Order: sequence, then structure tokens, then C-alpha cells
Amino acid sequence: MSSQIKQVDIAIIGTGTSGMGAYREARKVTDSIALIEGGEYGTTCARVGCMPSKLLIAPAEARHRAEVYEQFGLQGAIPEVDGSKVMQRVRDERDRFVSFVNEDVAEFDAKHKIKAYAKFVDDHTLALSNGDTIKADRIIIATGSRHNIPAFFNGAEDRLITNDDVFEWNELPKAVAVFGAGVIGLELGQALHRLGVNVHLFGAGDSVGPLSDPEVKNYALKTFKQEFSFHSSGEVKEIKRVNEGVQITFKSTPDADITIETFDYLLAATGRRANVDNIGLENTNLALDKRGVPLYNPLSMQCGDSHIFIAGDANADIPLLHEASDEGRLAGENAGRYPSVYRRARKVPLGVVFSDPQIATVGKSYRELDESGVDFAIGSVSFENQGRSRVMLVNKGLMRLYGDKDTGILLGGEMIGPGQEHLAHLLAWTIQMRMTVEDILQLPFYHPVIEEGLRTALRGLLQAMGMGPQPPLNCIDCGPGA
Ligand SMILES: Cc1cc2nc3c(=O)[nH]c(=O)nc-3n(C[C@H](O)[C@H](O)[C@H](O)COP(=O)(O)OP(=O)(O)OC[C@H]3O[C@@H](n4cnc5c(N)ncnc54)[C@H](O)[C@@H]3O)c2cc1C
Ligand SMILES: NC(=O)c1ccc[n+]([C@@H]2O[C@H](COP(=O)([O-])OP(=O)(O)OC[C@H]3O[C@@H](n4cnc5c(N)ncnc54)[C@H](O)[C@@H]3O)[C@@H](O)[C@H]2O)c1
Repeated sequence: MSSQIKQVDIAIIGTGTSGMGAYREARKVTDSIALIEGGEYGTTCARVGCMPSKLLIAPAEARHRAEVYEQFGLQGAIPEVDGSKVMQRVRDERDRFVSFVNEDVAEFDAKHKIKAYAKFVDDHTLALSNGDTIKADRIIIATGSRHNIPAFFNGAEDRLITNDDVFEWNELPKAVAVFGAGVIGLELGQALHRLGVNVHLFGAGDSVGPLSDPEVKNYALKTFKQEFSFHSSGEVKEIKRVNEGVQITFKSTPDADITIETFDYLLAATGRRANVDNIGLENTNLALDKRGVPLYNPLSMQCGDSHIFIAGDANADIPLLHEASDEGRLAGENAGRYPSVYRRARKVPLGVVFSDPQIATVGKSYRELDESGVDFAIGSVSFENQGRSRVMLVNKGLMRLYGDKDTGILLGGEMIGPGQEHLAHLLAWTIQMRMTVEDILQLPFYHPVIEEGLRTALRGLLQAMGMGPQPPLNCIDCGPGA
């Protein structure tokens, strides 16, 4: 068949979370849409991201939990890990989640959907990998991101893998070297370790997840190092494919002796890069930043004052699912109303790492505040003696909250500890409502709950801002171990 040229009001490049959100909004104002997908439908989140990673973490946590039962006085064997069944469930449930996304895509109008990779030829024209051409009044870039793998890892040859490969395993391997102590490395590395895989986690510069608060970061480093081999500031000398797998020659710390270990795989979790380097942006008039990402307004998703919008991981700013979804809808809404574009306030930053203990960041980070010159105070709580946490034997963690000394408003926090996915939401909601620490302390706190630890940090913060008394040492009136 000869190649075709199609004219549409709105073209959306990418049918992941942000592209689908954009489509739903665009669909409200026009029936002239090209929704383009080069890879598989199903979204990164459901296929190889949020969902399969949490499916792997769940059995790992269940097994690990059994190890503390003895401390409760409960005797009995710790369950054996059946790697094949664990991975079967990961894949089955993953497929179920993907099927829900695919059902949604199937509902989209067939005449809008195009299976091909798109590339800009000029500001209004896209060349498709199937030979066709799309001419569009407005265009949304929603192309997501991909793994960023240092060339140094190529020594692992066919044993170099990413998270995409992990979720296809039929069995658990014996040993894996995980590179990158960011979000993916921590989540997958710890889960594999807890499922009986010999894991070594190789970090860089003592960084751990998204943490910037030195005290919380040090607590996290100490905690994870107590559990598994974590070389947070190691030096890797050589990565070599050998008969048995991948041989890694490294120093665990700059002063340590050389160690040589062999692993089945090298799992690269060293960050992701936006899919904007391969879509012909050089053929457009868009101004790019030094990473090659178009300059855009994060309140409208508009690139400059052009008819092009960018959403989700593609803009490399906040590569998280809920942000991709919000950004996609905003880009779709504004592409629909262009040239009259609206700005929308963004939600308070919120990030959760599903490690154990969980790590969370909310609002302004320690680094941002430190560099901004804002006069801020810090309140903290250790979860080691927190009542409910001790009862449940989950008493590990440290939370640090930041407040504005002039206004008493809660600004943000960084934390590691039990149930932080929930505490972080409470904090994000109160920050978004611009509540003062004093007002938050008027809200109800039950007893005995982990939220009482949050209250201790808030009380300390109120005092540190010079706006409240020294919190009582053991606060017996508010419940023992609060
Ligand atoms: C292992 C892992 C775990 C994660 N866990 C979490 C989590 O727990 N919580 C959380 O909030 N976030 C998590 N994330 C991040 C989250 O998955 C992403 O932020 C989100 O999926 C991004 O959505 P998106 O729409 O920008 O991109 P995607 O869903 O990747 O969609 C982009 C689409 O564009 C297509 N495409 C690319 N280039 C072209 C082209 N030229 N032409 C046509 N189509 C193209 C791609 O094939 C893809 O389908 C995780 C990510 C990973 C990798
Ligand atoms: N729970 C969640 O919300 C969740 C889970 C997984 C992924 N994600 C998203 O996916 C994105 C990508 O995750 P990621 O973990 O790949 O990236 P990341 O940016 O979180 O971490 C990458 C880490 O790799 C380290 N690194 C880089 N080069 C290295 C090298 N040569 N050797 C050792 N370490 C090296 C960096 O210092 C950094 O700590 C995250 O930013 C996050 O937005 C979110």
C-alpha cells in the first residue's frame, strides 16, 4: 500500500499513562486525533514498572516478616521460596494489570489509533515508521523514558539486564549484582535479597534513593548495609563475562581490598533518560535544554509559546506515575484549547520508595531548602522507640520535617520508617492546604498508632520554630511510646 498523509487537529506521540490521559482530554474537544504508539500498549507502569516491581516486593516482604516471628515468641519454619511460583504470580498479576490498560485502549476509537514510531519532520509534520505522514495542528510529546546504561556495563555482555528482564524470569537466579542505589535498585535489590538471591548493591557517592537530608540518608545507608551487601561508595575496577556469569572486580570502599565476585546477572538500575533524543526535535524550532529536552512550562506543559506540549517522563522532570497522569491530562486539555492555554497549579511533590523500611519525600527537600536560603527549622522523630512501631516489631526509622520559621507553615520532609507511604500522604495533603504546624497539631491523633510518631516530629518542629513549648519527654498523657 502506498504511503498516506493524514491531517489531524491533535497528534499524541506515545500511548502510555500520559498519552492516554492526553487523549481523553483531547477527545472532549475534537474527533480529529492521531494517537500514536510505537511499542506495546499497556504502559510502562503496568508492564515493567510500578506494578510488577510491587508484585515482586510483596512476597519478599512476607517471607522477611516470617523471620521476626520468633521475636514474638512464635516458633516454626520460615517458608521456603519457590522461585518459579513467585515469578509465575508476578507475571500473572502483571498480565492482569496490563489487560485492564489494554481494555481501555481497545475502547478508544479505532480510527484514532496508529501503531508506528513517530519522528518530527518539521513543527507540524510527523514521519511514521510505517511510511505514512501525519500533519497536525497541535502535537503532544508523551514518549516516556528508557534505561540509561553506562557503556562500562557492556563487559557483562548477554548477562547485562534491566528491570524489564527481571519480570520475565521463570526462576530466581542465585546471584545478582545490582548497579544503582536509586529507587529501582533499592526496591528490586532488597526484594531479590529477601527472596534468597545473593545480591550485591553497587551505589555511587553514598547516595541512597531520593534522600538529600544527611541524617536520614545516613540512617538509610546504615539500615540497608546491615541487611545486605551494599557498596554505597565502592569502586568497580572491572566487569567481565566469564563462563559462570559476570565477574566483578571491585573495592567495597575506596580504602578496602580488592574483591572478586561472580554473579548470574548485572542488573542496571542507573537511572532513566527521556525519549526525546530520537524523535527528530532537531527538525523543529523548539528550544532545548542541555539534556535535549524542550523548554516547557510545567504549569501548562506548553513548549515555549508553540503548539507543541510535553508530558510525563518525556520531560524528565518528575518521572512518577501520578505526575505523568496529571501532566498528560493538562497537555491534552491545553492542546485542545490552544492557542488560549491555561496554567494549572501543580500538586505538592510526593515520592515513595517501597523498600523496607519505606523511604518517602514530601514537599520541599532538605537540599532545596538548604540551597534556597529560606530560614527553616527541623523537627524529627526516631521510630526506634515509637510505641506502635515497637509493638509491631517495625521500629526502625527516622523522620525529619521542615517548617518555615517566619510563617509556621510546614514545608516538607524526608523520612525512612514504617508505614511512610501513608504518613507521606497525610503530610502532602496538609502541605498542599498550606497548613501551619500548629494547625496540624490540632487534628486528631489516635492511640496507639504510628501517626503518633509524626505528631512527635511536628511538636519538635513547633518548638524548633520558636512557636511552641519543649515537647514532654515521654508524653504519658498522650499515650506511652507516642
Ligand atoms: C521499575 C519501575 C518501577 C516504577 N515504579 C513506580 C512506582 O512505584 N510509582 C510511580 O509513581 N512511578 C513508578 N515508576 C515510574 C512510572 O512508571 C513512570 O513515571 C510512568 O510510567 C511514565 O509514564 P509515561 O506516560 O511518561 O511513559 P510510558 O508509560 O513509558 O509511555 C510512553 C510510550 O511512548 C511510546 N513511544 C516512545 N517513543 C515513541 C515514538 N517515537 N513514537 C511512538 N510511540 C513512542 C512508548 O512505546 C511508550 O508506550 C516506575 C518505573 C520503573 C521503570
Ligand atoms: N517507588 C517509585 O515511585 C519508583 C520505583 C521505581 C522507579 N521509579 C521512577 O523511575 C525512575 C528511575 O529509577 P532509577 O532507580 O533507575 O533512577 P534513580 O535516578 O532513582 O537512581 C539511579 C541511581 O544510580 C546511581 N548510579 C548512576 N550511575 C551509576 C554507576 N555507574 N554505578 C553505580 N550507581 C550509579 C545514581 O547515583 C542513582 O543513585 C526514578 O527516578 C523514579 O522516578 C519510581
